[in-house]
Parts: sequence; structure tokens; C-alpha cells
Amino acid sequence: MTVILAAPPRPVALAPALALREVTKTYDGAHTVLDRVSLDVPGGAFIAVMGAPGSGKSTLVHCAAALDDPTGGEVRIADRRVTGLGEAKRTLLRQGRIGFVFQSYNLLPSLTVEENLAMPLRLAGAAEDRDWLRHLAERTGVARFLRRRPGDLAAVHQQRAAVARAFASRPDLVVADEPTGALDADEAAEVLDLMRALVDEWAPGLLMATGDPAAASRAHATFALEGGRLRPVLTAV
Ligand SMILES: Nc1ncnc2c1ncn2[C@@H]1O[C@H](COP(=O)(O)OP(=O)(O)OP(=O)(O)O)[C@@H](O)[C@H]1O
Repeated sequence: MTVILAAPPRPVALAPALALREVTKTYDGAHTVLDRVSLDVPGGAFIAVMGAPGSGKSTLVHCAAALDDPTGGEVRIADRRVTGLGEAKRTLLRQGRIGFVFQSYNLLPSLTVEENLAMPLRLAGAAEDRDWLRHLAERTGVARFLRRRPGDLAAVHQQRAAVARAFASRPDLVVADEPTGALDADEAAEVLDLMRALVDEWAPGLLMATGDPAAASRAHATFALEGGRLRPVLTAV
């Protein structure tokens, strides 16, 4: 019998995957990097934030993903207020509800690809779901590498595995910080197409920081971060 795995069921989300309200981040009491930034990332939306080096893209992503606390304003993930949560609750929220893709993959080198993919579910205390992990690995093109260690893989396959890991817990939100920064143009296109397809199929919100206009062009919408403020980038139709 052939078992066909459907896309993972998701409840209809009324709240956006991510809501930033008047988020401000000031370093050292003087250096304001984010200045009252508001942004909604609905489920099923791939949103890019572009900006020059040092404009605050990583700061924005870190505040959005509960890795850092804003100085002011509010962050909500799937209608859960993140701002003001204690570290233990924020860790639980990150493990269960947020997926991460970094420029340098950040796979655990001593674990196999399969163990890396299983890690988010394990950390979130969820039951192991081998059918889901197998489906995820096939969908992201890393099934043939499951027994290998990340260091044995080409860069593009490492990033595919990192994308798989980011979606493993069926998160509300995926954040990607320069996910193509270590890849050549063809590899970057491959990874971006994969991320876009997974957002379209599985409907988390995805917030990507990038300095690369070609990467941003794969998003549903793009914003520029300048002087601490976000402005929509209009694209030609
Ligand atoms: N922990 C910190 N303490 C003090 N200043 C910081 C800290 N983190 C970042 N900054 C400063 O905030 C500004 C924005 O940094 P951030 O890394 O968010 O920008 P970015 O757009 O992601 O840059 P890049 O593209 O070069 O990674 C920079 O001037 C940086 O030096």
C-alpha cells in the first residue's frame, strides 16, 4: 500500500505569525538601530527585509525571533506576547514555534543530518515522528544524506538540511538571516526556491534578512530598513 503524506495540518490562523508593534532597539542607551518598527508577517507570507550592512537587519530578526529583547514596543508570535517573557518561556517558544536558518547553516557537526532534523522536535519534547521526518527530508532533497554528517555535504546541501530543520517542528514562524550569504548564485536560487515553496505549501510566516536584491525578489513582499525605519519596496509589475 502506498501512503501519501499530506501537508501537515495547520489550524486556520487568525493572528499573524509575527506581529511587531512600534519595536525600538537602542544599544548602549544611545545607538538606536530600530525606531518604532511595525510589521505583520501573516502565515503563508515570505517577507524580505533588505538593508545596507549595519542597518539593523540582524537586530530586527533577533528581536522578532525572541533571541533579543527590544528596548520598546511589542513582539507577538501567533498571538503570543513574547515581549517580557522570562528566558525559560522564551526558550520553549523558540523551540516549539520558531524555525531558524542562518548564513552559516549552524547544523550540529557531530550529529547526522537525520539527528539534526529530529533535534527541534526533541527539544520541544514532541514525540518522534519518523514518517514526517522522512517526508521532510524527501521534500527538501536531503533524504539521501540522512546518515551523513553535515561536514561531508556540499554547502547547498547543508543549507537544504538547515531549511528542513527550520520547518521540522511545523513552526508558526521561520526566520532566515542572510540564508544565501555563503552560497553562489545558482545555489542561492535553489535554496530560495525551496523556502518559497515550503512557505506556500505549509504556511508558516517567513521573515528573511538579506542584503541581496536577487534573494529579496523571491519574497512575496520586501521592505527596506533605513535609519531604523521600515519602508515597503515597490516592485515593477
Ligand atoms: N550587541 C550589540 N551591542 C552594541 N551594538 C550592536 C550590537 N549588535 C549590533 N550592534 C550595532 O547595531 C547596528 C546594526 O547591527 P546589525 O548586525 O543588526 O546590522 P545588519 O544590518 O544585520 O548588518 P550586517 O548586514 O553587516 O550583518 C550596527 O551598528 C552594530 O554595530
